[in-house]
Amino acid sequence: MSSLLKLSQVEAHIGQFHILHDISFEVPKGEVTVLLGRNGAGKTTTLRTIMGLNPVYRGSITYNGEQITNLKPHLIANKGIGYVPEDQGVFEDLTVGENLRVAMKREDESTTERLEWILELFPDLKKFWKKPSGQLSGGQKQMLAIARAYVNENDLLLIDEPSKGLAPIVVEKVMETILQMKEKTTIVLVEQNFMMASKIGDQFYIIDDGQTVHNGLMGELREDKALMKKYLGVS
Ligand SMILES: Nc1ncnc2c1ncn2[C@@H]1O[C@H](COP(=O)(O)OP(=O)(O)OP(=O)(O)O)[C@@H](O)[C@H]1O
Repeated sequence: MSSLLKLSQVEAHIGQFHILHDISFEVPKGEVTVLLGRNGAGKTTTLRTIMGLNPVYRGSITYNGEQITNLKPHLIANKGIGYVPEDQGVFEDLTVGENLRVAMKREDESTTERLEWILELFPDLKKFWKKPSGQLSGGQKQMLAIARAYVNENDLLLIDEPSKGLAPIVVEKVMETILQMKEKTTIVLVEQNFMMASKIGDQFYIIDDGQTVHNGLMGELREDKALMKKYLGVS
């Protein structure tokens, strides 16, 4: 299967700190690639670096075979990459409807179809359409953040820890949604909830201290207790 996204020996700094030392991975089209690793390993920085929110110091990032290294974030987004940040990035003063409208790059038939599809998955967003987003629950905000990225015709979604801070029942809902989105879009998922990661993911990469240190199929990782304990602290 061909790769949609490829990172080769990517290095990045935040201020004076060298955070990413050697990040290399490939994302096959139509699959979910999960980035795993302990707190502070560099997963969020990797996603931000792909989106151009953090400069690449060395190495390269290609998307659909085209160099996107150090392009401006809006140009990267316009190539069809959607980003759901860890802090969700919704505008709290805007209503649910306004948040979705602002996110839309176009208001054409395909966008409307995608909006209807996602509103069926998340009926709460329809119900609270006119409510300021700041008044939504954590789970509803996460759903809004995912809907904002999904509403545009993106070929790739980068989703950062969608289960963070959510009750188990809400995690189930978010997981079901991502499973349905998987039928339509390629996904890179950062996820600390191993149950969720292993249900959704096809392949995984482990990031440790700013380096990709291990990769394989999700099914293999479930069987490898020693690896999980070493890099993820899961036994
Ligand atoms: N603005 C910043 N200034 C300095 N260091 C930072 C900054 N943001 C992140 N870091 C450091 O970069 C490293 C990687 O952080 P990052 O958020 O990418 O890790 P992560 O794997 O996503 O972890 P988590 O699961 O805790 O979010 C950490 O050591 C963190 O302290």
